[in-house]
Formats: sequence, structure tokens, C-alpha cells
Amino acid sequence: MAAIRTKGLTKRFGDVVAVDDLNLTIEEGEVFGFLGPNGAGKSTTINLLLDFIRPTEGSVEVLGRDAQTNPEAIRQRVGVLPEGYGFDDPLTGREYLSWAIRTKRADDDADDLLDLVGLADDADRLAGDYSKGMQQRLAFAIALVDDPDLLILDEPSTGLDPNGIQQLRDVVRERAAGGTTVFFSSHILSEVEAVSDRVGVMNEGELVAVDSIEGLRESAGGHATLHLDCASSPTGLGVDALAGVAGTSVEDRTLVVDCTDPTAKVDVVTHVAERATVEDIRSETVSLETLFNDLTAGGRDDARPVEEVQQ
Ligand SMILES: Nc1ncnc2c1ncn2[C@@H]1O[C@H](COP(=O)(O)OP(=O)(O)OP(=O)(O)O)[C@@H](O)[C@H]1O
Repeated sequence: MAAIRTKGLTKRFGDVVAVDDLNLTIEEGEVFGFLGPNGAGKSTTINLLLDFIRPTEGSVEVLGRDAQTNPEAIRQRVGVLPEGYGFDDPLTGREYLSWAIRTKRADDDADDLLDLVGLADDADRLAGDYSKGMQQRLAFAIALVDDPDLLILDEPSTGLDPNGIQQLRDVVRERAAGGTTVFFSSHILSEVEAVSDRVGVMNEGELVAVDSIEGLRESAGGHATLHLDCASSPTGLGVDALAGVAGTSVEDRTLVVDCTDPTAKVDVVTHVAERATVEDIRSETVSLETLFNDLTAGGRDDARPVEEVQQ
């Protein structure tokens, strides 16, 4: 049984296609990082998984059940860290957690969970007075109640200090080792890289890549840009037609070739050398960071640039 399966999942808000024909399967026990810049459609997807909003088209299955017909049964076995949890009631951290434990009819020890997220010393303070990072820790502890089969975490490291991020990673790894499926969204590549088995990259509502970090790294490693300086303008050489070549451009007497396959580089050089006088060759490989930026280039008009959000 897949932990999450979406088919043709689409959500429109007026003219905005927040999620566009999403087909995604997350297997049980996976740690899946859901990456994308602001406005990519990550939170909308999470809201669809939990039946907080209804799809315009398509279907969602969570833990083998249809999200629309079985939302209560699903939520019973899912731990959720939503974006921007509000602690508006006059309750302490321990009281909030005890309430969550009662609601799920679980038998967790509130103090153990508070300790796990580094809030043991602040258990008796009002949660509304907590700092942003402390509230995020408490929201994470609430998500962990009743050892859920699936953890859905929306931007879990928001507001956390480095120590909090490390604790979060440790708990995610520990829960995953115990069989929990973890689906978490982020716009920070390094955060996802550190804990995920696989990642999905969203951009403007579309899933533009799904792979393991290793697989993505290989794609990035295989990607290269060749610059061939020629004795005369290298036009009409037919390089575009070669296998593994994604595109070419000519800048003065330099032919720039975008290769998606490392083996294409030799073919390109041989091909050009047979048709023009090559004076110099430079090759630039593409980093994982650049690949991610390329995949999410542009983003939505209302989103901040990727460079800015990746700090
Ligand atoms: N309730 C809504 N009404 C109208 N538009 C919405 C609504 N919810 C989301 N959107 C739009 O859908 C798009 C995707 O938003 P979403 O919140 O899913 O992105 P995200 O990837 O979670 O972004 P972020 O990283 O900023 O949280 C955006 O253009 C957003 O403005």
C-alpha cells in the first residue's frame, strides 16, 4: 500500500492553477521532501491530502483511503505540522499537548514529547507567549502524538535555530527508522537533502522532477555546458541534432552547447572539429543547487526569487 497516491490532482483558485495534474506516489516508510519556491503549490497539495480543501479535479489516497470519503480515519493515523499553527487559547505548552493526546485518545506522555522537542523547561509557560521557534517545536510535538503512520510537515524548520533543526532531523530519522512515512515541504534544498530518500520539485503547480537526491545529483553531474571557441562563426553545424544535446547558441565565434548527457561532450567536440576550426574548449558542470534553480526558475509572479529564499 502506498502512503500517499495522487492521480491527476488539480486545484484552481480562479485563474491560478495552484496544483496542476499532480501524479505522485509515496511508498510507506519513505522520507519524501517536497521542494519548491514560494507559491509553487506545496501547501495547497498538503491541504488536499488532508481534505482541508477539495480538488478541482483528480483524486487523493492517503494510507490506502480516499481523502474525501475517509478524512477522519486518515487524520487519526496522520500527524500534521501545518504552516503557521496558531496557539490562541490561554493554555500552557503541556496543556496543549495533553489536549492533543486526549483528542487522539493516545497514551503518550506529554513531558516525554516536550523533552524530545527541547521544551521541557518551558512546559508550564503559556504557548501563546512562546517565541516563533518554540511554537514550531510545540506544533511538531503535537504532530508526533500517537506515533502516526504518516507525518505531514509543512515547512517544519520555519523559525527553528540550528539546534532545533538538528533535533527535528534526528526525530524524523528516528521515526522513519521505525517505519513512519514522512512527507515534508520546504523551499530549502539543503534541508531536504539532509533527510530525504526522495524529493519532488514543484514549480508553478507542476511537479517538475521526482528522484532520489543521488539521482538528482547524477542528473546535475551529467548536465554540462560546453563552450567551443572557433576560428569563424560556428553556425549551421547541426549540433542540435546530436543525442544528449538540449540546445545550442552562438555568441560571436563561440558555440555554447547545453549537454544533458556526459557522453555527448565527446561527440559534440568531434562533430564540430570535423566541420570547423576549434581553437579552445571549456566545460562547465552544473551543481545540484543550479539544477534546482533551473527547475524552479521564474516561479510565480507573486513569489520571491529562488536565490532569495534559499539563504
Ligand atoms: N485560498 C486561496 N485562494 C486563492 N489563491 C490561493 C489560495 N491558496 C493558495 N493560493 C495560490 O495558490 C498558489 C500556490 O500556493 P501555495 O500556498 O500552495 O504555495 P506554497 O508552495 O506552499 O508556497 P510557500 O512556500 O510560500 O508556502 C499561490 O499562487 C497562491 O497565491
